[in-house]
Amino acid sequence: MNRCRCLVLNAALGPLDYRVPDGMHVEPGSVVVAPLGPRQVMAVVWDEGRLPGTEVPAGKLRPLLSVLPVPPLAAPLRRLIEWTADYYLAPLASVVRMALSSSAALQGGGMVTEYRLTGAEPGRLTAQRTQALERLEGQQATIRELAEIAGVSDSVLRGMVGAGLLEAVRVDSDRPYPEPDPHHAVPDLSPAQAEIAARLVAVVEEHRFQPFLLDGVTGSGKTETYSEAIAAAIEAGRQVLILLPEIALTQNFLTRFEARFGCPPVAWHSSLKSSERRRAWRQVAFGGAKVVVGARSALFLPFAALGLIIVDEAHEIAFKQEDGVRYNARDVAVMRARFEQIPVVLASATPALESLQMAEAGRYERLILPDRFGGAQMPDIKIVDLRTEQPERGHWLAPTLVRALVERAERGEQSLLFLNRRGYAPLTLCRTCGYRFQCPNCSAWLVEHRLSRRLACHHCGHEVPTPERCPECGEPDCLVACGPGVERIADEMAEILPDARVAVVTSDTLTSPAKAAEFVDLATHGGIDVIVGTQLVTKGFHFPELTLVGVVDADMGLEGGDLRAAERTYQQIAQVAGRAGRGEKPGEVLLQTRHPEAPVIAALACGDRDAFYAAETEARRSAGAPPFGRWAAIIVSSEDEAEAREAARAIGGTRPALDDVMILGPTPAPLALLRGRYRYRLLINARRSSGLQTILREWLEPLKFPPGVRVAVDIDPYSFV
Ligand SMILES: Nc1ncnc2c1ncn2[C@@H]1O[C@H](COP(=O)(O)OP(=O)(O)OP(=O)(O)O)[C@@H](O)[C@H]1O
Ligand SMILES: [Zn+2]
Repeated sequence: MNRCRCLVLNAALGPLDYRVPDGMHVEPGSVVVAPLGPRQVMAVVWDEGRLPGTEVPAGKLRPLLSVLPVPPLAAPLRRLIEWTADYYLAPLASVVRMALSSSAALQGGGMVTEYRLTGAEPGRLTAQRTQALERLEGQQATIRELAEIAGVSDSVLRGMVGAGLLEAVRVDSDRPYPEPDPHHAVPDLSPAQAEIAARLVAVVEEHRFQPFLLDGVTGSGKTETYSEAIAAAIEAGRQVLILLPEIALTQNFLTRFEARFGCPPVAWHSSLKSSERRRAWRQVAFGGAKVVVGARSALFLPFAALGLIIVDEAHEIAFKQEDGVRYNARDVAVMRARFEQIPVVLASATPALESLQMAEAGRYERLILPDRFGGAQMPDIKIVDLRTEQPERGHWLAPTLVRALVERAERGEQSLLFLNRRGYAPLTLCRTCGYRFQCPNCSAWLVEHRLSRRLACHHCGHEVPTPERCPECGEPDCLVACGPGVERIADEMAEILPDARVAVVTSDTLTSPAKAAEFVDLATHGGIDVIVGTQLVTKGFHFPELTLVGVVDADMGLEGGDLRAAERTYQQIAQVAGRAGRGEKPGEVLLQTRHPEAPVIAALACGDRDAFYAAETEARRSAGAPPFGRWAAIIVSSEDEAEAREAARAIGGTRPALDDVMILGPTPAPLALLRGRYRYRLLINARRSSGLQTILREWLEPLKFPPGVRVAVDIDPYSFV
């Protein structure tokens, strides 16, 4: 090859041709450095004939500068990148960038210098050094990373090196990870588990594409079951990717994995330090990382020999990426498995309707675990009708739920209260003048956080200290909290059971994998009596002493009219209910509701999942909603309201007229202002067969907008705000 076409990592540019200098070896997938004007850019050599471009005469081609010391991106990954860009209407460069997600890794391995505390007796200490000594306990990393962890400057740490408090250690950034041992602690599977495990193992050994829907009730041991397939892949010398929806769940998973396989898997998520990222990326690419557990971005890692993908809690909406390339990791996982010709397992106790439909249509093989492991019974779900039974004034827990909580405390058992709302109260207003605290950047109220004494926007992160006086009328002590958040429920718990140890569990409190591990440890070993949490505590956790789950507001998810509201409410409540009674003692679930007759609440109360899914399927079918029809959203935004409106109108004005496509809008988005940008939306509903992407491309590509306007396309949207 003496010339090649490259994908340059610049979304604004198309593919470019380069000359391959004598003596340089490249092949499709090679990661190279190429000249671009006066600059040097990273690029990936692509397969001939797959990318459009203009033929440049050989004499005019500029030569590539170098090849980076990493294996070329393999063909299945290149096909996945093309598919993702095409399906989600994203620039190829943006998708490639997700695969090349550690710039340090691309520069090669080699020795790096890290630092750690020496344990030497400190002399007189500055406040900053004291802080560093506290926070760096047990840490080893580069100076820059340590500075971030310690919250001090590089120079403070360099001073500490000089004073003998920190020492340098040379480490090989390419050192291999310990290898999981498939025979380390093999569990005795129940007959139902064993049958499914055997089926999965057989397909792993055949090494062919097959999607599975592992549909097992909460506590049925889905993890133990698919772990046999992981063991088989390791034995066959292949790598495994396990996707989890939330970093907070990772720690729990690592511990369980280690118990089964003798060492933890390699973790991949956004809070990795850059040196950890570099090592993980390279080991994945060179085959030294056998099992990777990660968030959705792990899907684009350059595995050397992938043999199996598991998507755990596959129904979770957290698998949908909501900015940049707006992909659904669950669906992309199935495509990766197809290109790699390997099996993929979607595991869930409450599968997405889309997944069930694929099983129905015979595209996915459905494997069912109908019972909990070890004879544990499914919990008893009861309704607390808030129309007939009211909480005390200014309180949120009805007498039945309060009694049940007290009973658990007397028996020394654990309870969980679920409310999907962070902070103390969703709205704060002034009693005197009625002033409401609103975010200056978003159409949203500020949420009071009493633990941190702040009012915060949950959309953009804007925060202000909670004021003493009303900013409008100046009256002191006049602010009232309206409605409950988890912190307020925790306060109510403290009134009911003053001695109980109450833990508030949300993304504000479980801020790191270490904090999550600490929580799991406490909750498992009798250190917490009542957990009050958001959706973060609904899934994955296994606390044997937990026997009561109280859903504070079962109706909350049904407000707002989102097309998946009923399904999501069903999933969330079934999942949180599934935390109860997983050990030897039976579990009870109390749902507080004002709409006991709503189909989803009724289905939950009588445990009739099939009836709920059947009704929901029919509703979707008649609405032409997924999986029977398709949706896409166009979101137009600008910092200038008139500019956003104009752009949306221009898009609306050039809408194609097609029989099988319905286009709604443009209208101001429900979140009309978000992070300082004014937003308009169009919603497209099309038949499955309509070639939606082509329609969108032909519609939008010719349009030109002012530079401040952003037009984002969301294929198969999950969010309608
Ligand atoms: N074959 C087995 N041998 C020993 N313990 C098992 C076995 N199968 C499951 N268990 C245990 O039963 C409990 C429930 O299993 P697990 O957490 O895998 O369920 P799950 O199906 O993933 O549930 P959920 O969907 O609620 O997360 C765990 O403590 C697990 O270790
Ligand atoms: Zn905001």
